[in-house]
Amino acid sequence: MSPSDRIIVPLDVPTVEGAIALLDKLPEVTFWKVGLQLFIAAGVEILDLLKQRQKRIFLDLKLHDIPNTVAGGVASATTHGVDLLTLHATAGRAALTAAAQAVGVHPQPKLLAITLLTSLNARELAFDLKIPLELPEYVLQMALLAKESGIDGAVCSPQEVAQLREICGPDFLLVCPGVRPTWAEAGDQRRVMTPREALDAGADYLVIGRPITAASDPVAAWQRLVEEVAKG
Ligand SMILES: O=c1ccn([C@@H]2O[C@H](COP(=O)(O)O)[C@@H](O)[C@H]2O)c(=O)[nH]1
Repeated sequence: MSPSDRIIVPLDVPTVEGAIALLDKLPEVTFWKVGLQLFIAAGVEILDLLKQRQKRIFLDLKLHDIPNTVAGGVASATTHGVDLLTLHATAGRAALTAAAQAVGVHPQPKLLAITLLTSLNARELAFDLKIPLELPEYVLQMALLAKESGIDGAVCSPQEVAQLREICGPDFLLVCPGVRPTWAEAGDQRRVMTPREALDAGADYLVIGRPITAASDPVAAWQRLVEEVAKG
């Protein structure tokens, strides 16, 4: 896999037309993420469009519901060519297990558990969410719960990826948002590292959105990122 294939770009836009404009502008991007904004607006039409263009699809719906409902959502995703699909680890062991069983014999999607959103920091974990664990330990426990339940990997910040790689092993997929080159704003991301640092720590894929899509020149931003990750 070339370094650029490890970068997943979110289609965080409100319309199919906006998504097509980004796809046309960045033809070298092979892996795109569809999140709540675009999926609620466009539905499976956007998945079909990405498949027609032979793109890989990360469907980031962050399922969080009772086991039967989560399993139904996963089963639907198996019929739409989705490569990666997210659900929250905090849905619990029964929901995670039901999700893994719903994929069944299908080769895809690979399931990723959200451990702790990259927009949250240690203070919010302790004081707002009332979680009495240190942040790295909480993320690790969520990843282990997912792994024990048959989930393929986790979404974590680059700051936790080295520990998760060491403890969860080489085959557990680790996908990192919260990635910021030195020349981009962090925005609402709280636990960030640079693309090169995230890959060196053991991430399989990086999700990088606004540093590219909100740049004044998205093509130049993409090329600069690819050069940076290729330097490792
Ligand atoms: O913990 C998480 C889980 C998902 N995301 C998603 O990743 C992208 C990040 O976009 P940027 O513009 O690079 O911040 C976005 O679609 C989030 O919904 C995340 O950031 N953190």
